Amino acid sequence: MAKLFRAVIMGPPGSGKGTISERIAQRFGLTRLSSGDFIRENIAANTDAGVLAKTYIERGLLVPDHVMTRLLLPRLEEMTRHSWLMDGFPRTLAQAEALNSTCDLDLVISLNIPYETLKERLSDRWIHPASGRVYNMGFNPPHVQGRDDISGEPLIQQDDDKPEALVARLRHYKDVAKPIIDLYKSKGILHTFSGTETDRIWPYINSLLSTKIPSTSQTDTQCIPMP
Ligand SMILES: Nc1ncnc2c1ncn2[C@@H]1O[C@H](COP(=O)(O)OP(=O)(O)OP(=O)(O)O)[C@@H](O)[C@H]1O
Ligand SMILES: Nc1nc2c(ncn2[C@@H]2O[C@H](COP(=O)(O)OP(=O)(O)O)[C@@H](O)[C@H]2O)c(=O)[nH]1
Repeated sequence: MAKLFRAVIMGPPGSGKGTISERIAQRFGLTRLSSGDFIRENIAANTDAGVLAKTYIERGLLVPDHVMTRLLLPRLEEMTRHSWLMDGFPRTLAQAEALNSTCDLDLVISLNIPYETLKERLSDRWIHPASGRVYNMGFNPPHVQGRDDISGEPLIQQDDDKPEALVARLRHYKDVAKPIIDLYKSKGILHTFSGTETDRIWPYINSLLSTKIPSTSQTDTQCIPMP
């Protein structure tokens, strides 16, 4: 019976988590899970957790741990037969511990990208708010300027992608990510990639995953339901 593969991708805002997760999902056939997308789906569906999460996001805050775990862990329990890659969770040590008690992670990718690069990328990042699809006017522009490729709806720039908000976001990321990174380092599953260009980092991630991901893997149970 093939073993399943579970991985997490971490990095500061703009480090390329979304871009790289999309490539990994396509290349290795993993299901891509994104906490941001999952929250947006819950907001759109008006679930209790979605309504609650929205009140935090609107104030530019992280959604509290108990709301996040209530949203995400049941979703992971549905994924017992799939290999997956998670982007955006865990974002606090409490979330990492909750994930730990639900799942055995195989690998954690941490992206280490210089501040100047993050600043440039985010000042050029445009998103389609309803879906979370991300564009960059230089790196991956939309087919039609200012419009989402799939829906044709307008793209927006998020206030917290502006340089003045970025310093605080990065400081916050460093503070909360450090204990999570230390935890994964101590478990021996952390792999850190540094650089200024996704296209130069990608071959290293690709070759690491080629050695780690079983060819196909659909029937095993690694996630156990929370008590
Ligand atoms: N694991 C999490 N814990 C708490 N809040 C979260 C979590 N994941 C997402 N959120 C909330 O949802 C919002 C949107 O998340 P998403 O990951 O799509 O975008 P983001 O914060 O702009 O990330 P990035 O800039 O790194 O791509 C976050 O700003 C935060 O308020
Ligand atoms: N110029 C440039 N932009 C990139 C590169 N990699 C990703 N981007 C863009 O930078 C922005 C941030 O990337 P994203 O994947 O959203 O990062 P995340 O915030 O970590 O999920 C997006 O607009 C991407 O299109 C790169 O190598 N060069």
